[in-house]
Amino acid sequence: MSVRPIIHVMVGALADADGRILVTQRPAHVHQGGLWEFPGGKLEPQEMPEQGLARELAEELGIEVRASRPLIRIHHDYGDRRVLLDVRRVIDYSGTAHGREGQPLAWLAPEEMDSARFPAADRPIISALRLPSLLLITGADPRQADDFLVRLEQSLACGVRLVQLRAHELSAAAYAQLADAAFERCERVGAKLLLNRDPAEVADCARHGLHLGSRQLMACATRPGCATDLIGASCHDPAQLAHAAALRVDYALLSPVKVTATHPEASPLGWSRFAEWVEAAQVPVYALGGLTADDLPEAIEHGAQGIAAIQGLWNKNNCR
Ligand SMILES: Nc1nc2c([nH]c(=O)n2[C@H]2C[C@H](O)[C@@H](COP(=O)(O)OP(=O)(O)OP(=O)(O)O)O2)c(=O)[nH]1
Repeated sequence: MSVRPIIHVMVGALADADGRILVTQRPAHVHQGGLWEFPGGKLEPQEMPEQGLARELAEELGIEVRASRPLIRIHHDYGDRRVLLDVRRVIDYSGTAHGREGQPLAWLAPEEMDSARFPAADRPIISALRLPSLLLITGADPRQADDFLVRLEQSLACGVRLVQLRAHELSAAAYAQLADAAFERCERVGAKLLLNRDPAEVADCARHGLHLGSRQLMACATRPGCATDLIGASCHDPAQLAHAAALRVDYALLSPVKVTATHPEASPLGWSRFAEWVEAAQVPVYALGGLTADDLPEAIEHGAQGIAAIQGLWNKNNCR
């Protein structure tokens, strides 16, 4: 059997002032016809990715892209063809986007996007658009609840909008109590709280989702939690990343990228192995391990959704 070539497709995520993203409808007669998609098209031979994106968006939307940055790259096999969707966030452009090929356009908040109305390969793109670039994992000391909640409020004031409540040292009852208080702090500013605990123990806790440890992840045969839960999982190798994607979790953490104070014995991946594993993953991946918000540009260049950190984000001195 001949190996089908991978079709490299450049895809643009273009936001309006309210953060809504431009989507267009594919003509009925083409591959994945009738579905909604993010604008873009095939990279031409000899073309650089950013150049290809700019050409496609000029042809389809009549805009001039001035700057973009990587969002996510998705390899997908449709059976009849293999594609690489190379998705970039457009960060600067001129002109007014309009359907130059007569295609219907709509601006949708990422939360409004129904993945069933997009090609199958687009599901992780929608997840990536819904997620921020910083993920805080809470640090010490959850046994001192008042100080802990002040720390949390400081991190939220610094702009953190996704929080994983990690407090393995607490009893189930103390964890539930802290989770309720943390949820209330997060709700106030529109941040999301994920509970890192056995799902059965936190069934009655208010939350926006769950975070699974790598062992919990590998023990799951289906996506846990309820339909509205945002689900994330800790991963340390390609097999775990593949399982996370198969369960259709919303994000994965991949660690340790660098040496960390919390896991000094673990050998770090470094950015090039991180990038190689992320390239094969069909899920947004946060880089974790010895990182701070200053590492964000490097993480994004290596394919990350963003960075996750305890020390790097759990300290008001790191506010920027
Ligand atoms: N632009 C775009 N293509 C997508 C998305 N999701 C997805 O699976 N694809 C697939 C569908 C197609 O197989 C391929 C894009 O090819 P295309 O035919 O639209 O490319 P093109 O604009 O260069 O068109 P043409 O040269 O074939 O006329 O990528 C998406 O969100 N946006």
